[in-house]
Amino acid sequence: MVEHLRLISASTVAEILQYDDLIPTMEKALAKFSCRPDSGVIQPVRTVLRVPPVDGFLGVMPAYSEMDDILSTKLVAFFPRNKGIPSHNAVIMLFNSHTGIPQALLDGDVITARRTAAASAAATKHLVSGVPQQLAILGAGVQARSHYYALSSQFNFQQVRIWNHNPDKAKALAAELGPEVEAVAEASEAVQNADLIVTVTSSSTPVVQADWVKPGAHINAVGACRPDWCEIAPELMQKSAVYVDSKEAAIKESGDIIKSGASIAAEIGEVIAGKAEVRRSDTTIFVSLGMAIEDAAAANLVLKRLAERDNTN
Ligand SMILES: NC(=O)C1=CN([C@@H]2O[C@H](COP(=O)(O)OP(=O)(O)OC[C@H]3O[C@@H](n4cnc5c(N)ncnc54)[C@H](O)[C@@H]3O)[C@@H](O)[C@H]2O)C=CC1
Ligand SMILES: O=C(O)C1=NCCCC1
Repeated sequence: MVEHLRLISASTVAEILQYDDLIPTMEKALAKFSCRPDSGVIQPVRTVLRVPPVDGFLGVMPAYSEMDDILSTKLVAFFPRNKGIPSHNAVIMLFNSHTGIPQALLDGDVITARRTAAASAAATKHLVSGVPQQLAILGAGVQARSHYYALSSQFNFQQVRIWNHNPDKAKALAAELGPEVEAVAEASEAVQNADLIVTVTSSSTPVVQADWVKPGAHINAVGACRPDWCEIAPELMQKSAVYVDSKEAAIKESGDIIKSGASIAAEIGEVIAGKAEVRRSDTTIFVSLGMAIEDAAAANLVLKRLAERDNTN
């Protein structure tokens, strides 16, 4: 039954969803996910349907949070070969969790971009050693941009270096961002001396080699979400302290973990909830695959902030 389905556009989501609000929301969502079943969160590993003619995928990502009264599903199409249009296109449906009646259909592109970057920012807060001053971003797409803004909302970087396999895209993104941002020609140049590294490519071969990384740096490895994709050299995975969003998903979907056979120290939600220690002496890696509960919490935050705005007008 659809009687009052609210449609929420990308521009409304972009206006409402701010990192200072979203990052703590992601911290709570990640912690609750890792405290299941007591936290009342139910979230299976997503179903991913292959679309072979275009090397594309359709992901179906449902989540339920009993404590927060949120029932949602995201549908995300990721077509890495798209040119001139976004490679990721998504919608998120929120249902009334007591009746099952659809409540709102939200644009999922902005939520996917921002909640992923906010989850990385939350992970960085908990895993990074000291105050990061140099940021390296490998990749120059949607996630590269959102990670720059999310991380810059938490840390004051002196230098940001962007590398992309297509150098023109790195140059264009660097020109669009702040004065501290430069595009560099080699991935090694971006990574060397960086305190914080973000990988947001669609690569199926490593873009970060072990001997480039400053000991004790923190890496958010975000791009390798398929078992045959890969961004981090296996040797680096093996010698680092590896944290994930979901252990269950990581052993099924993460090319970086599957190809390297690296062991998982903990879920980031366990760290946030105080149930797991951080091995700070090592290089730390947060392997992000993206979770439905992040979309659910972000979409719910949009509705909550919109309701507050409606009430004050
Ligand atoms: N962990 C998570 O929650 C999420 C992960 N992702 C993944 O993050 C990655 C980036 O996503 P978006 O920025 O939205 O995509 P995008 O299509 O906007 O950007 C992809 C970037 O990777 C580069 N690239 C493409 N093929 C490459 C290759 N073979 N080697 C090196 N670089 C290559 C492109 O030039 C571009 O800079 C994708 O793999 C995507 O599936 C996306 C959404 C959420
Ligand atoms: O969590 C998501 O949303 C995605 N993760 C991996 C790639 C597609 C979108």
